[in-house]
Amino acid sequence: MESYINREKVNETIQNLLHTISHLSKAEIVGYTATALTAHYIITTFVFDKLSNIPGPFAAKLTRFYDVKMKASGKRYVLIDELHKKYGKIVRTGYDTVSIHDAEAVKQIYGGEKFRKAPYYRVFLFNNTSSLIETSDPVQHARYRRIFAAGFSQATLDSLEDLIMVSGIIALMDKLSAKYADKHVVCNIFNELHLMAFDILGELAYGKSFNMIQRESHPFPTWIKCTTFPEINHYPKLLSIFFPKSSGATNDILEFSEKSLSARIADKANQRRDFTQLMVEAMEADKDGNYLTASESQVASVVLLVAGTDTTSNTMTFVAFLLSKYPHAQERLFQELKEAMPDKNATIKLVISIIIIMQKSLTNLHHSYKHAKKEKLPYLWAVLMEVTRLYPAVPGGLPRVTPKGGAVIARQFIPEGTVVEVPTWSLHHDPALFANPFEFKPERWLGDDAEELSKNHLVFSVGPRMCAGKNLAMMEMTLAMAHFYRRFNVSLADPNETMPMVQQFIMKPASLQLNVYLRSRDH
Ligand code: HEM
Repeated sequence: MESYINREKVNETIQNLLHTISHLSKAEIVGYTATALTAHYIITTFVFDKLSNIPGPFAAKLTRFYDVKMKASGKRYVLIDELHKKYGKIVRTGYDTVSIHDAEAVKQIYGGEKFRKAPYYRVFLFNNTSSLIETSDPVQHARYRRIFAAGFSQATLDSLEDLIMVSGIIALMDKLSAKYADKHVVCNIFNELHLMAFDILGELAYGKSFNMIQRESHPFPTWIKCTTFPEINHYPKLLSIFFPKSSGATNDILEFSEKSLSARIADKANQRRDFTQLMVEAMEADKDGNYLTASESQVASVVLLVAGTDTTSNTMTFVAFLLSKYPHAQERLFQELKEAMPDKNATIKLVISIIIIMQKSLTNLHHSYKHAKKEKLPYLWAVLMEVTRLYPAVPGGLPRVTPKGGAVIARQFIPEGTVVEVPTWSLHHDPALFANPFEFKPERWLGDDAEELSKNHLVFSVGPRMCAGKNLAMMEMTLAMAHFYRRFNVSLADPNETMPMVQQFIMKPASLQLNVYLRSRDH
């Protein structure tokens, strides 16, 4: 077959090119290379720019660093909100990223599997192994979700309630009474709630509590902090060469996970249907079933821990802050709790003595979740809804990629491969969706329109990738806050405290503190 390429001509051209380059000085080579790269950059940025019709700051169009800078500020959710106020509903936030402030877009983007999780989620990649929160593959995601479904169901959580109460909530309440209450000693409640959340997730994902409430420390949180090198998390070898400390921490975590799984495998008599048990069963399943590899199980433990600790403990810190700023709301909550839970202390002593002496089920001896839900404690529920609206623990948009062929979102065509997000914080503070959105007003959730309002309450997201731990989070926060406010009056150590926030993926107090005084309730 005749070739259309004249090989001789091509060879001649290459020879000429090499000849020309060999006669250039180093400075000329650098100059020509820079010019070529600049030309390439200008052509791709301005000539083939698929998002040129989307408004936004000029710098965002020019470089990805615009978004990197917003992230580094720790205030991205506020900056994005300001961009929407300036440019409108749809804003370009980076070279290939767009933020869409539109309540209708939520269902379209997050309601199904069409818009997959963006590469950003590699920050959750651990030891190069996928997990429930990280994967963008729907088949893999469905497998993970099936395995853990039982662990997240309300029925399983009900069966684990005594464990959560004893190892977490009661243990913390007792410590707060003994160490801080009525002593005019400052309590950093942010830290105490963090310890409690760790102990609860320790029980569920590692088979036993870390006992951090009592010990006040454990190497685990430090290991987690050491492993945050997101971009190279998926290259374990590079990690071990350039960041040996991080690599060492990863190994410590994996070893810890492995030991906890082995302990449960050996403990055949254990009947608990916690996450550890589900992982052990999935490791024993064959590859056609709902299986997990050993590595997936080890990573799943740490991912559950990371997803379920700071989110809940930070949210409870926000509750403590707002109810101290609004004492009338704290008082109203107390009255509701007093009526529903007349016995303030006896139940706790009973629970503990029963565990020690009889080792039998504790249900109904403490104030059970069955008695603390929305119907029984509507004001507590309204407080939690309002706190999570005002201060959503995950305030930013959750990045997704537009599917093949692009999509029309909020009446705007967005080309395929664009990273889109709906900013949760902005929607939660939109006066068209919530009247006086910056006001803390739990009562808004007690009106007839509460169900309508909750459609735009996105703290746990929506659709197939919504928070798997929502039931657990609500149960833990409801029980903890019910017992906390039944027992203590809480006031800020500094009445002028403003609690500035910082956002990574999760939002937290920038000082890592919320200092309060605790006074025992008389009755
Ligand atoms: C107030 C507490 C919590 C908040 C505000 C929260 C919020 C969220 C949000 C917004 C997502 C969606 C993430 C995304 O699409 O990028 C998510 C996912 C997830 N959360 Fe939570 N979460 C909380 C507590 C928990 C708890 C206690 C657990 C359990 C250990 C948990 C486990 C997960 C998991 C496994 C996912 C991934 C689900 C999937 O992709 O299928 N979360 N959470």
